[in-house]
Amino acid sequence: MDNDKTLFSSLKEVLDTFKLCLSENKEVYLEHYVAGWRGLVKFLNCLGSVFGFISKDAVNKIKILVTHMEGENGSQYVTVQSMVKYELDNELVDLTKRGIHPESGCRTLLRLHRALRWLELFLERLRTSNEDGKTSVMCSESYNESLAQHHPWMVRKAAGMAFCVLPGRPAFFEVMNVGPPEQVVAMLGEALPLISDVYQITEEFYAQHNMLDLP
Ligand SMILES: CCCCCCCC/C=C\CCCCCCCC(=O)N[C@@H](COP(=O)(O)O)[C@H](O)/C=C/CCCCCCCCCCCCC
Repeated sequence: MDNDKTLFSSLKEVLDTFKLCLSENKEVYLEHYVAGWRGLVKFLNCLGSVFGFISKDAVNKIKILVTHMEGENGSQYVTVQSMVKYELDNELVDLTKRGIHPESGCRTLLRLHRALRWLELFLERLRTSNEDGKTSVMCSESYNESLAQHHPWMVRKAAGMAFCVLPGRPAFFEVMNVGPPEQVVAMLGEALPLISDVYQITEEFYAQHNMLDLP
């Protein structure tokens, strides 16, 4: 990711990546999931250096997943489902407290998965907002309803401060580079059900394996 010098083009292209995430039998492809997050991080970087600590954490997690995907057992890391099965069968996941597998694919993906819920809530608020809507408020409400519940006080505080510098809705839409506001709203309406599907399928799979609280 540090070597990824390609520039952010349009949020539509990024969100379209999530369309490719689901296989016919509703498995979640890691390659496209990771590509979606890469694009989102590029977008985040356009919003200013104040988001650097968030972007850095996301990049680290993407790198961990890519290392697994490109490693000698890469064939086990094609979908979320195959990764979970492989890591559980081979006892490669710390299930109750952090131990010898601090960088398992399962715990790393869980962090991004929780962030995907934040994204879903934020995009829905953005979609239904009016032109005076404050992105900082939408962002922090979505964060409080999702990710914040998993973050310590210091992280919540730093995130809250960063949200304050988010641009207003019109400038935010400009950075998204999708077109006029009606087009942005339509694009969000198309992207949201796909993101929601990816989130729900992952959530149910993690729940079935009692993995929603991995340390
Ligand atoms: C049209 C709207 C498009 C919005 C596009 C948003 C782009 C966002 C891009 C990336 C989001 C970052 C994802 C953050 C992953 C966070 C994972 C996490 O929870 N990490 C914490 C726990 O990790 P471990 O210690 O257990 O390994 C870690 O402590 C986190 C540190 C950084 C703070 C994370 C704050 C997350 C706030 C998410 C909102 C991003 C603000 C975007 C503003 C538009």
